[in-house]
Amino acid sequence: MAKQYDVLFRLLLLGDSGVGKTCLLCRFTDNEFHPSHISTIGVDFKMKTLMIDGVKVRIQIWDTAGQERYQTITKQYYRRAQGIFLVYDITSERSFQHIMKWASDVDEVSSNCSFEMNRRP
Ligand SMILES: Nc1nc2c(ncn2[C@@H]2O[C@H](COP(=O)(O)OP(=O)(O)OP(=O)(O)O)[C@@H](O)[C@H]2O)c(=O)[nH]1
Repeated sequence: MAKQYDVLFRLLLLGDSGVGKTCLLCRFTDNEFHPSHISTIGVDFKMKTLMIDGVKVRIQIWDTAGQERYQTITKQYYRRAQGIFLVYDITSERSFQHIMKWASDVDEVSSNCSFEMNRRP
């Protein structure tokens, strides 16, 4: 059986409830947009496989609930992620201000990025 992927990346979406995390993910993985807002419960995920420079890259994206009541669950996923997207709604200043809070929550549980030295400008 053909190998399903060469490399796996686990990424995470974080941000206030209703900023569009699930929509962003659906657009990326399935190129779809669903206008209704059905709040994510806990954590959900989707995957996409891309060919990049001849390498089969599987991207697993975890979509977290923005609602405060799920944060005990969602925080357990921060450490396992190799990259985190902090998402805000461009029409909501409040959701933008909260980005600092999301970032400090991530800092609390994560160690330094091991790819720091290899980052491209
Ligand atoms: N106008 C507009 N609306 C959007 C866009 N992206 C998402 N929405 C709307 O924003 C609402 C919330 O989107 P979701 O993707 O469910 O939000 P979420 O961040 O996943 O919310 P939680 O699961 O509660 O954390 C939905 O009603 C979407 O239709 C966008 O780019 N433009």
